[in-house]
Amino acid sequence: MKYLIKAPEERLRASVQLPASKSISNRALILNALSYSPYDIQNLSDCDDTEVMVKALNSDSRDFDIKAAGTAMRFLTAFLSKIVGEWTITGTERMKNRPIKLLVDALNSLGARIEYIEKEGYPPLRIFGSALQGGEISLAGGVSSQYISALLMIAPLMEKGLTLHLEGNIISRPYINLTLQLMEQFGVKAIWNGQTIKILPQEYKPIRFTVESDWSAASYWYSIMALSKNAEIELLGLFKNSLQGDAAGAKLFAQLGVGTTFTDRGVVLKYNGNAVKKLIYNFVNEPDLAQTFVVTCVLLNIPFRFTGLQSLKIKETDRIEALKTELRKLGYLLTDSNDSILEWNGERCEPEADPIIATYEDHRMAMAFAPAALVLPKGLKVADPEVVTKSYPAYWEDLRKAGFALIEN
Ligand SMILES: O=C(O)C1=C[C@@H](OP(=O)(O)O)[C@@H](O)[C@H](O)C1
Ligand SMILES: C=C(OP(=O)(O)O)C(=O)O
Repeated sequence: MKYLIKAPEERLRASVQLPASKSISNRALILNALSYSPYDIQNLSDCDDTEVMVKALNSDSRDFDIKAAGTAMRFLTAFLSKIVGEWTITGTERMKNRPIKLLVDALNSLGARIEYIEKEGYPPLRIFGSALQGGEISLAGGVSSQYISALLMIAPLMEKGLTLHLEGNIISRPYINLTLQLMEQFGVKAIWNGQTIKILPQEYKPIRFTVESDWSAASYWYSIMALSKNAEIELLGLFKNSLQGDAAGAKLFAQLGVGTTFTDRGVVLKYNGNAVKKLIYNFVNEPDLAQTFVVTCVLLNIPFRFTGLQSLKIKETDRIEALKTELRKLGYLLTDSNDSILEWNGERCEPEADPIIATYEDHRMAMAFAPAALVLPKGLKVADPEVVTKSYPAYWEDLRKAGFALIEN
């Protein structure tokens, strides 16, 4: 299936109930389980990545399929390794190619027993769960913060606790902060000093917990604001003092001329036209915002140099390659270097006559490209639009409510 997306014919006005954060939802579910909480998490995300987590935690089965959810794969691998029994965990073909060796090695050295069912270093896994000794280990900080979050959440339940020395550059750091902040809300303290995080044996306390709206999802509406210029957009359920690192998107979009006003129910966006001539930014802390900014910048004709993109190659797809390939179809030539830098200096090529944007089973490819319909006279065609359910199932419905036409073909 594909959608031809057409811009609203009238001035775009939208008050959007954003989805709940999947990063917070999936942590809260693990912490709720570890605290033996009698309460249900409020405002859980209804996205695929959270659905697979809920299913796994409530299932009687010993075999779990977490589909494409990176957080579920990493968090459940750690969680199951400390629950007595034999478990298997698998996912989509792409998941079977997303590395997990660093986490498996770390868990095995802390007393777990995890084996590879197919390819060494990758899911699917067979996990023989038992009480974990814990202790002191080193782990590279530059591949995926999800390995670190996964270890931290089970750390207080290890016999000796955990002392984790992070080696080298630490990527996606706000996600580690998010894990520690949520653990603290559930009654567990950690000490983070330089490159070392220490967690003593402790018990989690059950609490009543409500998930906030998703700042990564908000970024697509900021892009719509930047490209339509005269829209009226309100995004509900976002907070200024958010636990989410992607709240940084609000400040960064100010550089593309979009202002943010916080109200008691979310944010109101305003276009003020004060955009920079070139955007230079290091996305090491907000990798999930990179696609939104790449697409928005080229369509605003703002050259950019984005660094810190090293984790993009091992996400839902190789996002650096996917962005280059799909933007070439629209007439933009991007260059990459060092597996971590993507740049556009204004260079163009002949656009395809009837381009169809491929989405590579990556929700963020679909969501980041859709706003392009606002500036392309014939609209934009997007293949496999249903991929958005990974994090934002109501995305297309919300665009429709805002006045976009979505024609199936
Ligand atoms: O912990 C999390 O909730 C996430 C961490 C990030 O992954 P990496 O740490 O692999 O960069 C991010 O890209 C992902 O969408 C969600
Ligand atoms: C990278 C992402 O998810 P995950 O790694 O959890 O699959 C994402 O949502 O952009």
